[in-house]
Amino acid sequence: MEEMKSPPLTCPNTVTVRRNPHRKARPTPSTAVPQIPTSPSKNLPEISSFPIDEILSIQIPQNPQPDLSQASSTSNNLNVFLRIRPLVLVKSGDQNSKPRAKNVWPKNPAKRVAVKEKSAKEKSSEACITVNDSQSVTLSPPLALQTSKRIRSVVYQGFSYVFSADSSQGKVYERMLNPLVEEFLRGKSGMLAALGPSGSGKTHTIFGSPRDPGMVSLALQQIFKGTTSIGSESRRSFYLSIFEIYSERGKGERMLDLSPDGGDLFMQQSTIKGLQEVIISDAAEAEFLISRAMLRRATAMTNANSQSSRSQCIINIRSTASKPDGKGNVPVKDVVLTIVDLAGAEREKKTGNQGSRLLESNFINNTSMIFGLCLRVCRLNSVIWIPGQPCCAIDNYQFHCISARRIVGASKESKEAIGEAFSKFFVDQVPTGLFGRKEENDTGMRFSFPKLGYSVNVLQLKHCYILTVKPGEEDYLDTSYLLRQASPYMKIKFDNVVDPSNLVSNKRHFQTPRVEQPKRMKFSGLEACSIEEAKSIVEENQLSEDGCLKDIKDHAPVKPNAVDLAKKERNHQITQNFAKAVWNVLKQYNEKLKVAESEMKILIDKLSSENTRNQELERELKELKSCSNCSRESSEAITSSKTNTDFKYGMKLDGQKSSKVHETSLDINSPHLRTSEHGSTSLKYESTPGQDEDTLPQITLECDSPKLKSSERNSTPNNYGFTPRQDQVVLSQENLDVYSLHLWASETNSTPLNCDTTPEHEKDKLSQINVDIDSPNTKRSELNGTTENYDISSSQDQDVFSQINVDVPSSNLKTSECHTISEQCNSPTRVMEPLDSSPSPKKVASIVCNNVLYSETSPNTSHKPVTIEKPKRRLMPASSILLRDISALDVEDEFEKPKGNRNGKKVAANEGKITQGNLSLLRLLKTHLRL
Ligand SMILES: Nc1ncnc2c1ncn2[C@@H]1O[C@H](COP(=O)(O)OP(=O)(O)OP(=O)(O)O)[C@@H](O)[C@H]1O
Repeated sequence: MEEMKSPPLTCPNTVTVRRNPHRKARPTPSTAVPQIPTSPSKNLPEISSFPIDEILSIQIPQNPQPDLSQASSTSNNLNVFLRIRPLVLVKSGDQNSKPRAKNVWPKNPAKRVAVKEKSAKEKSSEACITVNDSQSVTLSPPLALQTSKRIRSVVYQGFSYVFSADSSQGKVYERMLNPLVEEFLRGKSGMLAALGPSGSGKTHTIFGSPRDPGMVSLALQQIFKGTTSIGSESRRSFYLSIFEIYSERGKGERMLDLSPDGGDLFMQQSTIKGLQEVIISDAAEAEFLISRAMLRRATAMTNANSQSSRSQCIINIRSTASKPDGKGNVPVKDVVLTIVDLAGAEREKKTGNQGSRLLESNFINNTSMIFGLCLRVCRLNSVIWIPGQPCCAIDNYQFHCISARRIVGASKESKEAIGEAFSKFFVDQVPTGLFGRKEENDTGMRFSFPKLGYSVNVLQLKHCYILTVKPGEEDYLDTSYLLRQASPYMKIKFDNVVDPSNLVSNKRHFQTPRVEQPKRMKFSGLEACSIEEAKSIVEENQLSEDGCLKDIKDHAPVKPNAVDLAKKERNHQITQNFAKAVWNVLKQYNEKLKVAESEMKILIDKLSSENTRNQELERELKELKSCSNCSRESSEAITSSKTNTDFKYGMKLDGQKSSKVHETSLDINSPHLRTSEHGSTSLKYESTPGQDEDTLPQITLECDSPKLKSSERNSTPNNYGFTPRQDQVVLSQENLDVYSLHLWASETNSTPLNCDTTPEHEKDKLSQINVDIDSPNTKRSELNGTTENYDISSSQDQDVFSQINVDVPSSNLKTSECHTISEQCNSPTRVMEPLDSSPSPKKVASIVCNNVLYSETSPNTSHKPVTIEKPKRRLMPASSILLRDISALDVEDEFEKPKGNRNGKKVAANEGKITQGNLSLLRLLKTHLRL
């Protein structure tokens, strides 16, 4: 019990054998190595190769593994052995029986030997398992499985010992059971269990044959051989019991006592009721009992085994010792040696069982599965249980399952839960509610699982088990399954012994890095499994990469790296495109901005020019205003003189031949003439074309200006109301031969003009003013008019002359204060220069100024309303003009002026002051002055 308190429950090194997932190798049309594109696709970035070499080069520290080679030693309480059955069984009695000759002719001995060797070579080539050494084997799948399911060979090592096919029963006993028997005889319980598929040699190993006895016979011989060696101080007794657990027609689990008088057994709590123990005194007696029990054991012929065991057979050899004292023998301690021959798992395809036999097969398989499950979930120093057996041994603990029937018949979930419970319990060392309660007794500990319906007794016991396998190719799967069940107890190595040609054909050229790896990679434990899984993943990735890269898109969902990179690349492309689009938009906006700036500059220039123009206009406006003020002042001056001058100019241009008369009436209301409130000037030009000139217009100038009224009634005769200047009357021809007449009022137009006319001179005394009209095109004419009528004719040039008649009705003039000046000039002096030196054009301009009224109070003063809306010309009062011209006259100089100056179209400004009208008027004045 002291050992129980300090159990050596160290976490064992576990190895999970995981077969590579079955993958269907895609057929490769050729063994040519596919070329990997050197340049990655534009859409897919370059993917770095998976660092398989680095991963595989990592040295994983292995957990300290128990030296299973020293399993026979007392240091380890659980040993695992492997025994390989011979591939070809030699039927017993063959050596003695003579083969029946098919013919009487003798056989060639050499040929016979060659046939045997060939047969043995073929058989050996078909073996799926080969012994590497005393502790390791290599399990190789058949070629068909290598090709189709890509299963690799696996090396299992760590066995306590591997018995090859030629190993004898004695050797197995010596290596495996003898140490256990030695412990048993020294007072330590132990167990031996044989596991393996059907027909692998379990029964052969445990019971043997009469000629080749098995472990039970050999153990009995040793037990009874050494009984005498036990100390003389105590006396030992051995009891033998044998029973089986079987399934009756697959309906349920039954236990049968195989002793000669034994019957069915029943389970009560943790003990089997009704089991008989037979005391044995020697080995022969024990063997005889066992032989008889075996005759009762349920066996059947299957395709796998002619005498297949159909039940689990358990043999218990119990030893009792007693020490003699003074009163008698005192029991010291019972030890049990348990030997179990399990029913082998079988597959339906191989056994060919049907009906009840098939149900029985299922029962066997379930039992084996649970046993293997317990082995699997329990690691070294862990648990093992045997259904119906009072005790089973795991390291220093012994378990007794009291309800094996329920376990066997439990559902898969319950079995898994039991296995999980065992695992948790023995790994965590802490029972939970699932495990129920924990009890300690004299033999060990007892764990009850009420919910699961069973309990486990833990006893101190040394145990071992042996795995038997068949080496045939057809037995590969059974062998592999068994070895994986026992994997928690050994090291597992993976070996690539697959033919490289197959790799080339199946795994393609990407498997070449693996070839470079060591042929055997020593990984064990869970790390090995993890590495294997990682390698599987890597291999899958490699296989995905192995194909054409054009299939990467198809496999993209399986390759997260590729997907991520593709997404990143796509995002990068989107970002780039977006940036380009934004850049283009910005460039467009920049161009538009430049255009807008240029337009702005143009507008600014225009604005500046407009401002300049506006300033010029303002300046002109100011000038005009100043001129207007000057005119207004002049008008006001006229008005202040209180002289109303109403005159009517009638200019009649009479041509020599005027078939048509174009009359143009122009009413000029010059602001200069009527700037006064009271003044009004009406000018009427009547143009009458000459006889020869059809288009010669008749211009009638009507001036009705009250401002011309003379305020100074005491005007001298020498004072004339206005003096037409040479350039003050401008006739201009515009469209339709419209002549404009500019009458510029002189600054001194306020000169009073007093006219005193007589009736008899109504007609003759009309002052005639010869007006020189150069031409309509010259836009200049001279109008020199006075209050008198001038008849001016040119004697020198008869072709062209101008006559201006200014009619001033004397009746309309006041005679009281006005001096009538009537003078008729018939001067031969040519005053009108022809417009053209050619004699053809004969233009006659006759300007008649009629009814020039100077009288303010005259009731007959004809006032014509000013009809001119826009002042087109600046007209100066005639009186002002006359006075100005008169004041500027220089008689002497005037006469000295050459006549040739008139031929020009333009007259100089200083020459304009000396006109013909002025000259005539000066003559008249001089004449009058002389008078
Ligand atoms: N190591 C061996 N050497 C010679 N023959 C063997 C060996 N192992 C097994 N055999 C023979 O193989 C046959 C089947 O063996 P055995 O009955 O022991 O298999 P088994 O595992 O008990 O099968 P089952 O589980 O069906 O009972 C027997 O005839 C046996 O003699």
